[in-house]
Amino acid sequence: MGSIVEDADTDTVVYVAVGKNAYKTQQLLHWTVKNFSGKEICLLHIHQPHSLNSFSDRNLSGYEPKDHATKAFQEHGNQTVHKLLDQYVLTLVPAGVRAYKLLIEMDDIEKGITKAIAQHNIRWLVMGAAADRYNLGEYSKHTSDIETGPALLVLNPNTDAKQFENIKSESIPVGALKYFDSYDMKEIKSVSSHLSLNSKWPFNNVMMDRSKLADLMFHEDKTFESQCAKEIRRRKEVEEQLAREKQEVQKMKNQRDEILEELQMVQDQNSALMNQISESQCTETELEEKIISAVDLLISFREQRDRLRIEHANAVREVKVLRKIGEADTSFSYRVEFPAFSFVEINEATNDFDPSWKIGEGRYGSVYKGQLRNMHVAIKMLPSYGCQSLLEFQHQVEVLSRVRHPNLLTLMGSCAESRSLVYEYINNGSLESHLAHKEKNPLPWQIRISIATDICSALIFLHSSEPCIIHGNLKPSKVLLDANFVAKLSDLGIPSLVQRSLDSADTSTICNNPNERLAYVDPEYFVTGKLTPESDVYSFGVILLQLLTGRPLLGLVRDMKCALEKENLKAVLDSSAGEWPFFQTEQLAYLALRCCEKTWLNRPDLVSEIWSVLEPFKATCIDTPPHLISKKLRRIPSHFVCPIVQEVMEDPYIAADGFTYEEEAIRGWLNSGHDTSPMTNLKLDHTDLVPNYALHNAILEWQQQ
Ligand SMILES: Nc1ncnc2c1ncn2[C@@H]1O[C@H](COP(=O)(O)OP(=O)(O)OP(=O)(O)O)[C@@H](O)[C@H]1O
Repeated sequence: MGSIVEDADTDTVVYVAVGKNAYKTQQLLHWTVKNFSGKEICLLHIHQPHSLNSFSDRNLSGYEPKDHATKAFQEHGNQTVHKLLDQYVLTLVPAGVRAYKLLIEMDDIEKGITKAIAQHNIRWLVMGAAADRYNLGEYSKHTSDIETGPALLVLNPNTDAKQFENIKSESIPVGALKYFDSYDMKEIKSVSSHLSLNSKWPFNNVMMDRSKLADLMFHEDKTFESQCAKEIRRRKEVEEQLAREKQEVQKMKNQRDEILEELQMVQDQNSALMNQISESQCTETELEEKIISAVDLLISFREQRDRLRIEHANAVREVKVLRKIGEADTSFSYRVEFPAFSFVEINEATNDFDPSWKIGEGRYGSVYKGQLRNMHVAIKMLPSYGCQSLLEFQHQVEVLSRVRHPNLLTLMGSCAESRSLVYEYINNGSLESHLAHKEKNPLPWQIRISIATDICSALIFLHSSEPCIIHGNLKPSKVLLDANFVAKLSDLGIPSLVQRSLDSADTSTICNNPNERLAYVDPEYFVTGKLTPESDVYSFGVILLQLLTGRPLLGLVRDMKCALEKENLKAVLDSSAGEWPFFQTEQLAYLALRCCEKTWLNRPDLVSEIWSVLEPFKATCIDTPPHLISKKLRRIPSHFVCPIVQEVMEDPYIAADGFTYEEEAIRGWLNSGHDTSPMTNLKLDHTDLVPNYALHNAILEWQQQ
């Protein structure tokens, strides 16, 4: 509590130490006003803030006050003291005295007074009759016997003696008070009687009876106590309320924590579900891809199956035909079923053997392209000087015409007169021209594998025929490629149509490069003079090496062996074919080397060893996405191609022979007087045509890829 007299002039201020006893205080003030007229009065009160002992003293049911209760109590005490001091100040107003309050908080009253004296430089201090109870240090040395009357402590050693005397003589009733000079602290006069205030004092009429006052004080104490108890009760209630609310808050916090935990769990579950969803989406995509590839595979299997069915049907028919032929007169059947062309027709077809229509020349004659009976044909003119008799020729040709396979060049007819053979025209060059890069685009590895498979398929067919047919002159120039890069072996059986003497004597004269031709010939043939199925395997091995490497024949086998030994196959592979699948290519390279073994016994079997490697290899080529193969080089499924015009069919129709043809082409064939199958040359049961919708749809689908 701060002082309100700090700026006051210490000489004009009289300090009056007041307690809580109103009665005593009134007496003291009354005295002071009377004896210090004209001076200002400062009410000094030492407030004991920690007098909580009074609580326990008052026996408040063992209540242990808490901090806030203590504070409240102190606050209340402070307010009460201020109120009391204010009342004291008010009692001085009628007397026209200017009064102040000085409240000092101190547990010890003596120390409080001493502190006030020192801090405020107090010169005049009036204390009650009990002043001597307090040990004011030096100030109280001579006050021990003062019992009843007010005491004036003159504390300033510089107090004017005259002024002091004036006060003493004029204002202070003799015998009522005791004076102290703080300078010499000498007792001036002892107070022997109990203070009885002068009846002339104006305060007398407001003074109460002592007992009344005591009652009043007691009552006030009681009120204070009940207020305290009330306050404590209220506090207790508030605390209980607070505790309840605290519990409620705690409960809500717990609930919130539970909800948060649940939320976390839900979030975890959510993220786990999201993971599951993305995983299942991945799986779904994978499965979709698998389904697509399975469907593709199924389509290719169906295509294969269809092709095989056709082949099977062909084979069955051929067997029947051959049986019939075997039973019937050969010359008769030839005349009936195998087209024979006149020399005039051949002449017309080749535009009088126009040199610009000549497409090649080999040991066994020249080859012209031509247009015969609305068909594109290649006509091979055999050397007349080396040929057999007419009958022999006709018989041989007829036998050859029965040998049909999708990978064998179809013999469409002959002209016995001019000893010429009429073949289907293959418009995409030979394997030789492709490997020599005479064509625009290098063959991709997928096409090369397909070509190898085609050759192998044709050889298996020939070798398994009854009797076994040996090609005997297999080399890249004999492998013709149609528009769909389907390989067709040409020149089957030609040597048998030409005199043997010529065959063995020709090499240096007709062949451009005899060494190259010999590179494909089985080494055992030079020893035994005999061609065997393994001779074809040898030639096939050399072609295989050329397909893999695209290298010249010279040192080909040696280079491949070396590369495989050094595990550096890539160095010899033809990189223009694209990225070869390593494992299968390596397998094939080993196989090719085995085919090229000098001893036929060491060569692999066509079916069990070569086909079993090539066939699955080819399947992977089919799996290769079409967009990875240049459109120009894309393999067209062979059954999409019309056997007559060799183009993808737009309106496929099934004829009585079971084969499907382009409608326009087959109608043209039938309308030009034919009643035989263009494929088998057998007589057709009828000439009705049925649209092949399934194939039509398959072609459309394939074209949209
Ligand atoms: N049906 C055909 N369609 C298109 N071109 C063909 C056909 N038959 C042969 N040829 C072409 O004629 C060329 C000559 O073929 P041919 O079979 O007469 O001789 P070769 O194979 O080059 O050599 P050789 O017969 O002396 O071993 C072939 O390289 C080929 O380009």
